[in-house]
Amino acid sequence: MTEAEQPVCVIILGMAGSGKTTLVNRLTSKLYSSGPPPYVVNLDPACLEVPYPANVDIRDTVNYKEVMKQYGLGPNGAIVTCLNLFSTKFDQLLSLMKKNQGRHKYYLFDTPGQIEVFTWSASGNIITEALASTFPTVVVYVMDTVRSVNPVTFMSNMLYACSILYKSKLPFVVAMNKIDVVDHNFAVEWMRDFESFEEALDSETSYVSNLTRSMCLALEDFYKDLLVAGVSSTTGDGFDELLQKLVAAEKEFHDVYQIERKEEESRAKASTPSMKKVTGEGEEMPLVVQDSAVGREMSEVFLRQGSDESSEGEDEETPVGRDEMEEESFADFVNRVRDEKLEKKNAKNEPSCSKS
Ligand SMILES: Nc1nc2c(ncn2[C@@H]2O[C@H](COP(=O)(O)OP(=O)(O)OP(=O)(O)O)[C@@H](O)[C@H]2O)c(=O)[nH]1
Repeated sequence: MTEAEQPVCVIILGMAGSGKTTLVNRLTSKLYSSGPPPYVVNLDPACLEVPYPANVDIRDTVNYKEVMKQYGLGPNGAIVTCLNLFSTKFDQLLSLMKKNQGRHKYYLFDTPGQIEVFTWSASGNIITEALASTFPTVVVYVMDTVRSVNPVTFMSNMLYACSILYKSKLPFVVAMNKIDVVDHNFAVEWMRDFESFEEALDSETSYVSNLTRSMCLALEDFYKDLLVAGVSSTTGDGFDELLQKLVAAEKEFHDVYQIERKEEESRAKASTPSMKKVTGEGEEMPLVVQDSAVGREMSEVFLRQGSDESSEGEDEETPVGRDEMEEESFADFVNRVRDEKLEKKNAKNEPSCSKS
């Protein structure tokens, strides 16, 4: 299968209420009308209903309410546990996806409302890694444009986006959503032109505004090549541009990220031979869910009775190794960026952050 024929996984992330589900719905209908239909996976176990036709729905595999009851968990703990349980069967979903490739260009993944549940959990990592090591994978970060008109809130959103980029190490598209209410050009301007952002900050005199100013300079590199599209998931405006940005992100995956990931994987394999078991396609993940096919037909709650699946206790052997590995590669990444900055600075013979 050539690069162009390969399907692309799109993981939709964003703060609660930013419009992830509405965006997946709009993107799904757009793709249905313009080419091969997407393969849609709902990874939010707590949502009441999804407006799009989901090919795979986590709610068919794990029953969120039942998980809360059986494990005595609150809402967030239960979402994490549902994802943990689902991730142990993720190899089955990958097999389904492999079987279906050729029929779909995009595999869309709608994620839970509480963003950190996916981005900072072991199962979120396992799912992301499993996808990225099997298919080209990109992240769409949905930003609520209406709630980002305040420069400090905008900066918080961008810092979060940046942290996800570093954590996932995947090509990244920011979908500035709800442009039917507020045009996103102010945000694009803030990213491109530090002075306009400073002007917007002028009305803020707090300590936070000084910090925000410094942060803006620190994010210069992040903004530089960032793929951005303004969209309205309600009206459908901007989705052609979003699709173009997805194509660019896919290209980035092949040209940059895939190569880096392969190098990183081989470095990690060389230094931690025991990790081979979990960095493959997930065949050797511990089984805590009963055997069954993943898909609409799954309607039971698949839990191993009496076992402790709390978010701290799960996957005892694997996350420790993975975390160490991530820390190591993140440290490498930070060192590399710092060295590059130093080199640049020496070359220019001026401070790297000066922009006045
Ligand atoms: N005006 C406007 N409203 C939108 C847009 N996209 C989403 N919304 C509204 O924003 C609210 C949240 O949308 P959802 O799609 O449920 O957001 P979400 O991020 O999936 O929400 P959680 O998963 O619960 O965090 C809903 O009331 C949507 O109707 C948009 O482009 N324009």
